[in-house]
Amino acid sequence: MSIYDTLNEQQKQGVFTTEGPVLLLAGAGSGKTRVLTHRIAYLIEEMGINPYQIMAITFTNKAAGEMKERVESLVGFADSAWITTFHSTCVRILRRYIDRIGYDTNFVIYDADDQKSVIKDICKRLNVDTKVLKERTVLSAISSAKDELISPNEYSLSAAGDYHKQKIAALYKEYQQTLKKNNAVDFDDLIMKTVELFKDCPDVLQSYQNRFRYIMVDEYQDTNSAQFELIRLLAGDRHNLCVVGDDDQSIYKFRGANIRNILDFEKYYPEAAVIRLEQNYRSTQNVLDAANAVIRNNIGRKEKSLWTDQGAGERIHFRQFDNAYEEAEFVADDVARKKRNGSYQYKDCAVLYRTNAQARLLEERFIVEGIPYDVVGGVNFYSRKEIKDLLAYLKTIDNGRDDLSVKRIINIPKRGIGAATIAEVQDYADEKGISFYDALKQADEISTIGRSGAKLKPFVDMIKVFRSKLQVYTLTDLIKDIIETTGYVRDLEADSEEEAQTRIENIDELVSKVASYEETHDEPSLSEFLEEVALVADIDGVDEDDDRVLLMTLHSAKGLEFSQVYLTGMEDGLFPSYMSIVADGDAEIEEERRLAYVGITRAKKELTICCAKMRMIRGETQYNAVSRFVKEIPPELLDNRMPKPAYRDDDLLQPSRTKPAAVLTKKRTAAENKPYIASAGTKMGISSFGSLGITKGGNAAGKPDYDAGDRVSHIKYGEGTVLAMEPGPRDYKVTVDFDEAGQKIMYAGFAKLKKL
Ligand SMILES: Nc1ncnc2c1ncn2[C@@H]1O[C@H](COP(=O)(O)OP(=O)(O)OP(=O)(O)O)[C@@H](O)[C@H]1O
Ligand SMILES: [Mg+2]
Repeated sequence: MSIYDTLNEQQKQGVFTTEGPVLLLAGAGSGKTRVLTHRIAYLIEEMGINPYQIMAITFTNKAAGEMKERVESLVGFADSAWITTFHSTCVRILRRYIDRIGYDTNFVIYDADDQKSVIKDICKRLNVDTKVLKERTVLSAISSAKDELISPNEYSLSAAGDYHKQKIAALYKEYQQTLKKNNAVDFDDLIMKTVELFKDCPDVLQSYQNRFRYIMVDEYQDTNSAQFELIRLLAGDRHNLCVVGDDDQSIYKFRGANIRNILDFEKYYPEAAVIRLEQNYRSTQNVLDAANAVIRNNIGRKEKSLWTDQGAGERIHFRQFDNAYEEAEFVADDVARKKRNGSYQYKDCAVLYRTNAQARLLEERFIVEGIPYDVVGGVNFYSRKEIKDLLAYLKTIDNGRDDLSVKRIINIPKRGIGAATIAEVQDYADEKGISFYDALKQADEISTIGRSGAKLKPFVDMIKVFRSKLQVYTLTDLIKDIIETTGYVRDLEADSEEEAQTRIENIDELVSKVASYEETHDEPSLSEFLEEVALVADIDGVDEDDDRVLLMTLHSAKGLEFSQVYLTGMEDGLFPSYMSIVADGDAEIEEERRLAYVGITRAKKELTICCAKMRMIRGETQYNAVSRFVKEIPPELLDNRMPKPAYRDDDLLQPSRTKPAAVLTKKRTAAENKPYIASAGTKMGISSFGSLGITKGGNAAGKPDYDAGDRVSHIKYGEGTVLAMEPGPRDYKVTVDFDEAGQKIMYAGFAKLKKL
C-alpha cells in the first residue's frame, strides 16, 4: 500500500494535479495541509523532481516546521526544498540580492519596539504631537500601505487634500529613509522589498523562476496583496502554483489579508483546477455541526458543509459562570480532572481566548492548582530588556550600521556618556551622512563634544576587540565574553531585587540558545543567528515534548488541532468584540464569526464553551450576555440549556446597577496589576527558545498574618483551618482544611485568606 492510498479521491486529485494552477478550497480539518505534504512527497518520489525546485510557504515557523517534518517522514530527506514562511523566504532572497536595491546584505530586521523608537524620534524631529497622532496609528498606516505595496511617494500623491494623511505621508517617507540609513528593514519590508527587487532586477527574478518549478501556499486565505504579488511573480509563466485555503478561516483582514485573493484566484488563473474537500478527519460530527451552524450566518461566502464518519461524539459542553474567576477555576479543575483520570495529558488541552488580557486570570488559577502551562504570545522572551541589551551588543558587533542598537548599549553599563554628547555625535553623523557608530569612531573630529569625547573611545575599542575575537571565538565564547567584559551579570548579582534573579536566568537561557544554535548548524554565523532570532514567531516557543496546557489567542490557534479545546469568554462585547458590534455594517462581525469558526474547528474530541456574566475589562466591571455565536449553535448540540438572560438587555455592556460581589468591584491595586512570573515551583518560566510571555505573579509581599493552626476565611471556600505554611521560592504555600470544601493547597498571594 502506498502513502497515497490513505487519501480520498479529491485529496488525490490535489496531489496528482502537479502541472498548472490549482486552487484547493476546503473547510477546516479536511486535510488541506495533508494534501500539500503528500503532494511534495509525490513530486519528489514519483515524478523525480529535485527537492531544490520545490517551494512551500506558510505563515508560522511552527506550521512550516511541522510541514517539513511530515514531508521528511514521507520521503526521508528534503532539505533543499524551501518549506518555510513568507518572511524567511524573503530574508533568504534579500540576504543574497538586497544590495541590488541599495541596501547592504547584512541588514538588520526591526521588531515592533525598534519601529516605535524610530517613529518616536521622527515625530520629535518633525514636531508631530504624538498625543494627537499616535505612534501606533502612524505605524499601522505605514504597515497597511506596505501590505498594498504603496510606496511613500504613492502614498503622498494619494494624500492630496487630506491633512491627516499628508502628515502620515511625511512620516512614512522619513521612516523609510531612517531605516535605509540604518541598513534596516521591518517585517512588512521583507515582502515589499523582495517584490521591489524582482521588479527592478528581472535577472534575479528569472533565476528564482527557473529554480522554483513548483510553488505551494498553505493558509492562502490570509495572504495580503503584497504576498500575492510575490508568489505571482515567482510562478511566472509556468503557473505551477498550488494554493490551499479556506475562505471561512480568513481572520487577518486587520493585517491586510485580502480575501479577494482567494475569491478571485480563478480570475487570475482561468485555467485553474478547483478542488473541494468536504470530509473532515479531525473532529466529531457534533463539533462540525456547531461550526457549520455558526458560519452559515455569514453572507457572501462560498457554501460548503463539513461531515465526518467519526460519529457524533460528545455533546458540546457549555457553562456560564457568575464571574471570570469561576470560569478560570472551572477550566483549571476540568483540565486537572482529565489528567487525573488518565484520559488526557496536559498537552492535549488548549485554552483559547479572544484577547491576550484574558490569560491573566487563567494563569493565576493554573499556578494555584500547580498545572504546568505555556502562554503563547504575551511578553516575548526577546522583548525582555536584558535580552534586547545583549542582542544589541551582538548586532553592533555584527553590523555597526544599526544606530538603534548602538545607542541602546552605549551607556549599558553606565559609561558616563550624556544625552548631549549623543546628540552631538548624531548631528555629526547626519552632517556627514554616516552611521552613528562610524561617527563615534571619528569622535576626535567632533569639535563640539570636547572632553567627553574621551569617554567614547573605550566603547569603540571594545567593539573592535569583540569583532576581532569573532574571527577565532565560537559564538558561545563571544556572548560569554560580552557578559564578562560588560559586567552585565555581575551587576545583576549585586542587585538584591528578585527581578534580577529572573533576568540572570533569562540571560542563561540566551547563552544556551546560542550554544544550541551552534550545535545544530554546520556553518554558524553571527548574522544568521540574529536572523533566526528576528524571525521567531510567538508560537515557536512551544516545546512539543513538554506536557503543558497551551493558552493562546484564537488567532494563534490557526492550523493547529487539540483533543480538548476550551473556548473561554464567549460573551457579546468580548467575542464578538464590542468594537465589532458597534461598527457600521456586518463586515467586522463576520470576521469575528470566522474566528469563532476557527476556534470551534480546532477541537478533535471535546469542545467546552465557557462564559461569565460579569468580568473586569480594563478595570471596569462589565455585564455581558452569552455570545451570539453560542446562540447560533443548535441547543440540542449543547449539554446545557442556554440560561435565561440574567439582566435586562439595557444592562448589558454597561457598568452595573446591581451591586456585584465585593471581590469583583474592587479595583486592582497597582501591585496586583504588575506583570508577573510563574512561580518556579510549578516548572514554568522561560524554558525554551522564543518562549512564552509568562508573566510573573503570586509575589508575596511578606509572610501573611496567619499561621498554621489559625482559622481563616476564603472568598469562595468559606472558613477553614490552616494546616501548614511552607515558604516557596516566591510565595508561601498554604494548606487549608476548609470546613465545607475540604483540603486545598494554595499560594498565599492568590488565596487572599482573611484571618478570623
Ligand atoms: N485521508 C485522510 N485519512 C486520515 N486522516 C486524515 C486524512 N486527511 C486528513 N487527515 C487528518 O485530519 C487532520 C486534519 O488535517 P489537516 O490539518 O491537513 O487539515 P486542514 O484542512 O489543513 O485544516 P485547517 O483548515 O485547520 O488548517 C489531521 O490530523 C490529518 O492528519
Ligand atoms: Mg491546515
